[in-house]
Amino acid sequence: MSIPALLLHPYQWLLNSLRVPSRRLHSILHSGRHPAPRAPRAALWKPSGHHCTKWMLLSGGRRNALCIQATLRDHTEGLSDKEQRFVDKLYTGLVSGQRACLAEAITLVESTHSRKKELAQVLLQRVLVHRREQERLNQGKPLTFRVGLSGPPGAGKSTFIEYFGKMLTDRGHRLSVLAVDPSSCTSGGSLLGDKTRMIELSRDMNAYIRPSPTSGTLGGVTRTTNEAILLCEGGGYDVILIETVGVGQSEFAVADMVDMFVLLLPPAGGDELQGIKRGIIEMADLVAITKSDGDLVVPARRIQAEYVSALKLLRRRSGVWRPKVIRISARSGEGVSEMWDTMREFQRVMLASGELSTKRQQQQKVWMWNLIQENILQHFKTHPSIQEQIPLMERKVLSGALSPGLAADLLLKAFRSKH
Ligand SMILES: Nc1nc2c(ncn2[C@@H]2O[C@H](COP(=O)(O)OP(=O)(O)OP(=O)(O)O)[C@@H](O)[C@H]2O)c(=O)[nH]1
Repeated sequence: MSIPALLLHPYQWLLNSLRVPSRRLHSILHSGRHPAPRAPRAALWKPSGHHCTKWMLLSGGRRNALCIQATLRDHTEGLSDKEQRFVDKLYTGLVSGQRACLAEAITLVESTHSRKKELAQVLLQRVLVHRREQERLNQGKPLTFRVGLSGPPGAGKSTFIEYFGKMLTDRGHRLSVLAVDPSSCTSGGSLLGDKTRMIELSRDMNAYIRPSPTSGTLGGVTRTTNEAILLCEGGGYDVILIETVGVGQSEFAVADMVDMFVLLLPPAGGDELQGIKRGIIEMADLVAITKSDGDLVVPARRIQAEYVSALKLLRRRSGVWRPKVIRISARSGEGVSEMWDTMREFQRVMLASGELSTKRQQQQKVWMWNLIQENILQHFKTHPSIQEQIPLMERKVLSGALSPGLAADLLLKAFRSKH
């Protein structure tokens, strides 16, 4: 089975790399029951990465843990002394709350250098183990609250985050703000991460603001932001705010990596809100109409009523939570404390029902498959046998000379023949 088949059926590729009969893999993946492993005994004690993956999928909890440890050990043993010291230093600094180490760790996960990417994975795995241990001590409950915050340009996001962030740190929370701005790679700088937007908060020792630059792709948003979230949590930040401009695709990716998704909307008419995609309103667990002060209170009330009616018509995404529409003002502070109460209420209800853990688990799976898809597509597009044919095929499809299906078949065939 070659890579193209994978594009058609991802499990098939996994199956091939593991050399597990198709029916068996299918039953493993869908039943959740793992049959007894048949790998040679030696693989348990000194697994190669390949065997180890097999054991991770096929064996039960204890062997699974053993296998993960072995993979980590394999990775760790592959590090030079210098690399080992570097990862140790970052890890120790990070978990003891040193901001400089957190910043360096995020830079490491953002690196596109292949060796640095490997080091980043070693570090992330250690942070993950640390976090799991902390969660275990907390009766298995998450210690952090991940909130996605989106809104059109000028909605009042930075003014809100500044006020909200100060309120949280005054109450003893540690807040990190990751600003996802997919335009940063084209504009040459991150608009959202610009610290001048949140001057006071960026000086607060209990707040950490960081742009989350991306490779411009949704996969880029997924990877770097997800990994930055893990690192911030490892660094002891208990509220993670992921900010994104609500006019593109990135907010959908962000909605898939947070516990709660909050939409900020200005008290403006339809024209100003045109950039906001209907789909994003469906993702919102909470809609906050901003700038509800002075002359803007009346339009804010009207917009609130409109969104209350609109949300009633939308399909509910949770069995226990009905999205709410509130009004806030970051200028007067009105409604912001109540907003935090509503957010905590959401967290409490979702935790108690088990929906929060299920959501986080599902997000991990989606994340893994997004990365696989992104990687494989990249591999396909940059493969020497394909790269030069793609523009030609695209032209033929555009002119109507070839059907999209046939063009795809031809490209896949060319790709397959070179593997
Ligand atoms: N009256 C009033 N104005 C506000 C409030 N919050 C923000 N503004 C004003 O709205 C404008 C935009 O606010 P920002 O916080 O920069 O909005 P933003 O969503 O971060 O904008 P971008 O950086 O373009 O994405 C500024 O002129 C703020 O002064 C508020 O609560 N009340």
